[in-house]
Amino acid sequence: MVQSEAVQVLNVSKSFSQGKEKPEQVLRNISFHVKKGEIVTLLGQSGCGKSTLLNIIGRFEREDSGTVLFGGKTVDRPNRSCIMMFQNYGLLPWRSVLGNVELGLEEQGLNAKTRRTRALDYLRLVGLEDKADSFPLQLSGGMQQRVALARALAIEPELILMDEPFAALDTFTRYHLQNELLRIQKQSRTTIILVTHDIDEAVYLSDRILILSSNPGTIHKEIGVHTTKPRDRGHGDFQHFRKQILEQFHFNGAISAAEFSI
Ligand SMILES: Nc1ncnc2c1ncn2[C@@H]1O[C@H](COP(=O)(O)OP(=O)(O)OP(=O)(O)O)[C@@H](O)[C@H]1O
Repeated sequence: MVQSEAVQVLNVSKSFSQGKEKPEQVLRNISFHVKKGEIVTLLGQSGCGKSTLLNIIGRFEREDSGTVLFGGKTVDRPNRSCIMMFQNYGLLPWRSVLGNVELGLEEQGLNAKTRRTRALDYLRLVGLEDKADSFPLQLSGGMQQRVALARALAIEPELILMDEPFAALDTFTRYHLQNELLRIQKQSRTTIILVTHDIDEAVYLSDRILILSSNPGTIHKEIGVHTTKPRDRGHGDFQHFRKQILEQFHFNGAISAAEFSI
């Protein structure tokens, strides 16, 4: 049987204890699946457990109960087929742009020429081939994020986990990178799980949106964004999905929509 599920999260629960206090349950019985090539977004209030869930999927954190399957199999440790991208880019300032993109390839046993060619290919894909010899601090925030994206893609992972990757960027750079991401993802068909509190970003990028409730985090609602990409932010369909999400948060009662980037 062909395994079309890239990731299955089955009944995952997680608690944290701080000092002598009673453990606090952060995630309760979270179950969902992500198909190969899908973009699925986790959307929810600050503190509802989105990053914890992403860390569990990336195997940086361990669930208390439940299972995470990749292509139907359990995985114990972080590995190259699943890459995490953070909002602070995680670039090494003392390495050139090319050196940063090559970083993830060094563990793969590729020779220097192959590494360089592949890194340059991915820099070209994100439009930064001409910055190969620059250093991260010589680039704008948007460019640094593109380098981080090139580095993640160069590893050719099956799954990219993105924790608010564009949150630190200004609106126009964010819109530009969202378009870049969609263009590249369409080519590479990489599966993406994205965490954001930006409703607009979620509707623009996602095939499906999972809205998490808080205390403890559970999946409150799944919304399939059934419109073609690229999407028009001014179109009625886009507004329809935005409204649907806002209604979920109002319905949820616990928070005001003003807490979200709308
Ligand atoms: N290692 C840890 N030890 C103790 N508590 C933790 C740990 N990691 C997360 N928490 C707690 O778990 C809860 C969920 O945190 P998490 O960062 O997953 O939420 P989030 O939805 O990603 O929030 P934000 O949107 O603000 O980034 C918070 O109350 C946080 O304090």
